[in-house]
Amino acid sequence: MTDAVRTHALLKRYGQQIAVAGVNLTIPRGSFAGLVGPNGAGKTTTLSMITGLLRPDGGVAEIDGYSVWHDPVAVKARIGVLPEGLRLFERLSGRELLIYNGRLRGIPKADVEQRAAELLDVMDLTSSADKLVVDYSTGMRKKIGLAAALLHNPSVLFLDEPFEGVDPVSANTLTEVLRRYTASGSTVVFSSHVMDLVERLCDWVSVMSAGQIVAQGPLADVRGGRSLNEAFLDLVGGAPGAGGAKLSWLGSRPVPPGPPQPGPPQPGPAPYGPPQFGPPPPGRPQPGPPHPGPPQPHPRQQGPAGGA
Ligand SMILES: Nc1ncnc2c1ncn2[C@@H]1O[C@H](COP(=O)(O)OP(=O)(O)OP(=O)(O)O)[C@@H](O)[C@H]1O
Repeated sequence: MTDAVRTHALLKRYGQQIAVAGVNLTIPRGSFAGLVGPNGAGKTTTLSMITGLLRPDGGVAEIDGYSVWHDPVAVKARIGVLPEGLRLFERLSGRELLIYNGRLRGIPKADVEQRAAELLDVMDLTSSADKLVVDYSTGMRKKIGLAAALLHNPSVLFLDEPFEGVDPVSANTLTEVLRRYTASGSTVVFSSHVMDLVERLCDWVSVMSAGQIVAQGPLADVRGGRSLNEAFLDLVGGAPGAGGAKLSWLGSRPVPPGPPQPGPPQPGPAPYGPPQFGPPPPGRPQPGPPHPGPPQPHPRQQGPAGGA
């Protein structure tokens, strides 16, 4: 059976920098696949090339056996995409957005309306269906974006950081929708930094580092008896504790001596008082300088206070 996604030697350069350095990605059909990697590993660039949003400098990408760059119409009919930095038609309501997307996909009006209503219901957006998308919260935007990506029932769904900025309740809704989707034989590919989430959801994992795939396969094989987080740190070279080794100054500030203590009041003009213009007129009772009282010990010179 053909894989849902297959790339060979996929390459992307930005000037001198090689962002994606010959990626061979394989994702079997029906997988719930996680694409993980540290910041800047090349995940978004790879997903953008596979979904036809960015032209590769080399290599091939295929969806269900169709070449992304030679057969774009066949590919676009088969994929749904929730990209990073999702841009939506802000001045449409959620319902209008779904109907517009469905009509662009050539789905008959009655079917689109029915699917849109069902998706709004499943995403818990029915009460906001007629609100403008510009007024949606981050989580609502993710949900309407996912609904739009699912509307034409694609066979492969690509999601870039779908759970970012989404509250646990909405994340649970998204998870249920995606599980139902893969249970019917469709494929989800999503990128994430959250290893717990990938471990919980995915049955297939591809690990990217510095523009290359450094491990890929069934979750259990990639984990190799460790947690996915440990496996990830081993694979991408993140030594535990390395992040603090060079920051010896951080948090090591000496205990400040505390605010200066006012000494006994001194006779004479108050330092910030009104300016004094010579002696006051005679005959008027003058307040004497306040009695300084016995000298007070400085708090720090008092007896032991139970600590340094
Ligand atoms: N348009 C661009 N112009 C120049 N460099 C870019 C561009 N897009 C990405 N890059 C570089 O390519 C590399 C890979 O970036 P990419 O966004 O694909 O990584 P990522 O794995 O998705 O990172 P993150 O997890 O932080 O989102 C990075 O070094 C990035 O700076």
